[in-house]
Amino acid sequence: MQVILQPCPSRSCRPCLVHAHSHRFPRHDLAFFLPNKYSFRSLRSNNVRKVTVVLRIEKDSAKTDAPSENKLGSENGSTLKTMNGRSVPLDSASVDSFPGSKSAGAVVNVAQNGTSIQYVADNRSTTSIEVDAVTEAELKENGFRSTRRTKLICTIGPASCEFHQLEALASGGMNVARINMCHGTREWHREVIRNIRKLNEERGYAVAIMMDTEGSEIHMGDLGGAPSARAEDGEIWTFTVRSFEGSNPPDRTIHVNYEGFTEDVRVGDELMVDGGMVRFEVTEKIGPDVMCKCIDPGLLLPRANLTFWRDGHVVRERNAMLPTISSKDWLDIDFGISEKVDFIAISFVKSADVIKHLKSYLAARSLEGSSIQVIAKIESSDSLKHLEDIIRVSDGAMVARGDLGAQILLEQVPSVQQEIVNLCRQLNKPVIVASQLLESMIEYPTPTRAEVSDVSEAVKQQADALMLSGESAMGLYPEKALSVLRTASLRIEKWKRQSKRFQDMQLFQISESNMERISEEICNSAAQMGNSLEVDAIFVYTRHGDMASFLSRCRPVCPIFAFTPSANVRRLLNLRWGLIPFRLDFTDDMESNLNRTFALLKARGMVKPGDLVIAVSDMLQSIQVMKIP
Ligand SMILES: Nc1ncnc2c1ncn2[C@@H]1O[C@H](COP(=O)(O)OP(=O)(O)O)[C@@H](O)[C@H]1O
Ligand SMILES: C=C(OP(=O)(O)O)C(=O)O
Repeated sequence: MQVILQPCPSRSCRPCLVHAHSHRFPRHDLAFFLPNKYSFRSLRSNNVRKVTVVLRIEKDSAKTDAPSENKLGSENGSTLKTMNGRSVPLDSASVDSFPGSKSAGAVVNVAQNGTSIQYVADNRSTTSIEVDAVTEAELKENGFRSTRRTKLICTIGPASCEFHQLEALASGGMNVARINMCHGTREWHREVIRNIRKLNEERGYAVAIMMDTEGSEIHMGDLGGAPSARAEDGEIWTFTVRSFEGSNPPDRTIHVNYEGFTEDVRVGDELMVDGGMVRFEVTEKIGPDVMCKCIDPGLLLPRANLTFWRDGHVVRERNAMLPTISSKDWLDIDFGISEKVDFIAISFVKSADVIKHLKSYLAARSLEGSSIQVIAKIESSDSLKHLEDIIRVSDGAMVARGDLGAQILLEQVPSVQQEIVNLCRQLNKPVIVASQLLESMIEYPTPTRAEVSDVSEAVKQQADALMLSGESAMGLYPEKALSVLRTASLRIEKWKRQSKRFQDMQLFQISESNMERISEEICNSAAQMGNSLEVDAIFVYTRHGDMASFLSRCRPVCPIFAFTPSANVRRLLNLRWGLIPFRLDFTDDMESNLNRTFALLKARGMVKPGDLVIAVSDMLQSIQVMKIP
């Protein structure tokens, strides 16, 4: 912890001999100011010869009744550094230690953490101020500080997997990193996970990791190592179930991963690649090969998704028989468990049963100290049929518009998106809007106006999170794409707040147990009070994250600072709308928790003295309204 001593900028200081204020000082963690009139120079002219700084240790006071006092001094390594660079031991810091300095500023390097500092001047006057203990370690661990309400997810691929690239994304606002098990090897993904963990530990981020399963979707194989291939109008391409392991497929030949493909497809069907990015018409079937004519030209990407249409409907009878979680997916899930990922996203969910099955598997297998949440990807007409049941048993949902748009009519996608977002909010489950948000930025440094409007629409709907796919995984401008999401979200959120365009959704009561019902009501009331009192922030102290999630569900106007002792819960909360999660050990003493968290946020410049805040705790099930001291 560092303490700055320098003249107080306030003119309204009472003329006590030494009056200290705590302020945030840009490059230091805590700052203390002496009043102008009584700067060290004035002290000298007032014949004050010595200034002593006394530190109380909060940790001891929590255990014993009387706080122990520790005089700062050279014996515990504390020094005082004057603005002109001299270091003096604190216990001998006399006024002469500040030779003629007009500003009389000084930096005190406090070797121990404390909660209260006393300034004693020549034993004539003592002023003590509360300095809430925030350790360097706590500040470091809780490094990120954005109050953006909409969370951002980046799919990690070859364009974003190096440590420095991940770091740039984290500092650009990435809350969750998604790895798609459809691509890359487990070794490759393990390295990405390691880099993200390192980033969190070293730089204080809470980037969560979402592992997305491949699912039993029908997709193309690799393109013999090529990053893409172009299909032109009228060209004949071969789609085949033959595999080309170890050798490159012949020109214009694409492997299909689904054994039943040649049997299921009929001449005249339309083959849609990647939700319609390229289209073919089936012209002939020859053994394992299906000959197709390109009718909508475009770029084919490795392992792109395939759907086939007949008479204006997607053909999915056989597809519907495929398991949602394939044998490869189970191996990937075991990999996710051993790597302690935070979320597992399940592709092509058709019913609630598969999610229940996976959740019980995870509960039995997950390692201590981690709990993996399951995100249901809504991307097929089957998932829409059982939408509410699926969302009720999942921990969150993803509107996977890429595949969804290949299974339902394109013009239905926007209204389906809105319905899923609203339903998730009602059921208190985080919801992600995914795919093609800034698709053109895979190739270009600026998005289209329509893409920015699409992003804005999802922000207006107050979805918890927006997701980048190819833009961050293999595009040319991952950081720029993220910055567009960030700035557009911030702008729209601000506009909504300023113009008071809040979506006043009538929230149903969803809790089942009595205790939960109380928490839910407390959060509803706290959010409502926060809006009508126009408070600056809501503080929530939550062990498992439930109170924090209830608050997020209310979408209050002010930011919600959530404190939890669990690093795992902190990362999970990082997906939720409006929550700014911190990890901090706290005690049952609410007063001490408040002081410590106020100090942390003051040091981070996220709140300031005088701010009106509401504090909610799942330990006391209480609401407190107070001013930041
Ligand atoms: N781990 C990876 N290795 C190589 N390429 C990847 C990886 N992850 C994503 N990509 C590329 O980024 C594109 C978009 O990512 P994503 O949306 O996750 O995949 P898809 O749409 O193929 O399911 C992919 O089609 C692929 O080209
Ligand atoms: C996110 C999606 O899924 P995937 O990238 O796995 O195809 C989607 O289809 O929109």
